[in-house]
Amino acid sequence: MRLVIALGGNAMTSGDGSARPEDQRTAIQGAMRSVADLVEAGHQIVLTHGNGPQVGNLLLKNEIAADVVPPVPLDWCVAQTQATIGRLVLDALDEELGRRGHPSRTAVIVTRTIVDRDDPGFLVPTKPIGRYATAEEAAAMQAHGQHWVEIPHKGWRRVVASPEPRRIPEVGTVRALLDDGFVVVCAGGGGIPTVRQGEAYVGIEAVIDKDLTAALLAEQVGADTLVIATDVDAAVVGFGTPHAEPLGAVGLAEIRRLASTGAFAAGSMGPKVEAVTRFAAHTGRTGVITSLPRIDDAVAGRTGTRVGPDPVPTGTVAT
Ligand SMILES: Nc1ncnc2c1ncn2[C@@H]1O[C@H](COP(=O)(O)OP(=O)(O)O)[C@@H](O)[C@H]1O
Ligand SMILES: NC(=O)OP(=O)(O)O
Repeated sequence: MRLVIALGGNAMTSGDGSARPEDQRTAIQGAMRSVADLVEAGHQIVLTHGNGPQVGNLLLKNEIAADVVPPVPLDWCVAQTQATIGRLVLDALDEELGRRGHPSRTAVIVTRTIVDRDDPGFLVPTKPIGRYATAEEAAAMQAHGQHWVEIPHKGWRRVVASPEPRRIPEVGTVRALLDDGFVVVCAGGGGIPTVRQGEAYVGIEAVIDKDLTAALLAEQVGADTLVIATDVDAAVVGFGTPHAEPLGAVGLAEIRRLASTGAFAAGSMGPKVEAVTRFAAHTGRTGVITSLPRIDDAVAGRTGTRVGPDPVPTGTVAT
């Protein structure tokens, strides 16, 4: 099977979102054990990943050091996270496959994502990035013109513009590498936000939602399944309440109905549900939301929230 697997940025850090290098390495090593199982089973794999905590940290460092070294714009920071996270994935997958005596052919590529310059996402910042802060810290930053939102039970987080992903110019390269037997790591952090100006490719300051880019990528590479891997085993109805129910197999009509009731939070589970819904609607195939260590079980249909075209696919449970 051809699989696109999206690894969550928060799930690749620690619970506090601080993105310490050792936490990222450990989380990615854990995820690559599942990915290595899939490689050994003969699947063709495209990996993509989030960068919310990491890109927020880079942006903050740029701002703090602006008087000393020239700051770079946010799209440059996104490009930098593709390299650092891609490198950790490369190391971890090579090591894991090497331990198993399996050849590792992994390619990490820098990719852009084309967006519309007049996307409404530039008007209202919605994409949470960086560390969590207290209400007092957030208020101080808001006074400097930044946008911050409160994430229930976790604290305050900075938000930036997040336009819709429209096209991934490097998708032909991704397909060629896949056909040649490579595991491809691409579209990290949703891709480098880019607009076209005539023949020119021009970076634009934003962070694209990696789940929505993963759906586009999965569609464009002809994936059989889209896997959104995060830090929970499934999307939950009644999340955070005593009546919480993990969702298993669900059809398009039902998932859209649940989404319209606000069951899935904006900026976290909302875009994941939207991504698997788009993939299922556009391709007639299945998208699944699951946790990093359970990716192989989810691909086998044994766990996760599986969204497929109506009628509802059968034979799966959420956890
Ligand atoms: N309805 C829901 N079901 C499950 N998780 C939810 C729901 N609503 C919000 N969440 C939150 O979404 C988080 C996953 O989203 P996010 O942190 O953005 O993931 P990632 O960084 O891994 O892409 C979970 O840790 C959980 O706290
Ligand atoms: N770019 C992006 O969506 O990153 P996260 O998944 O880390 O939020």
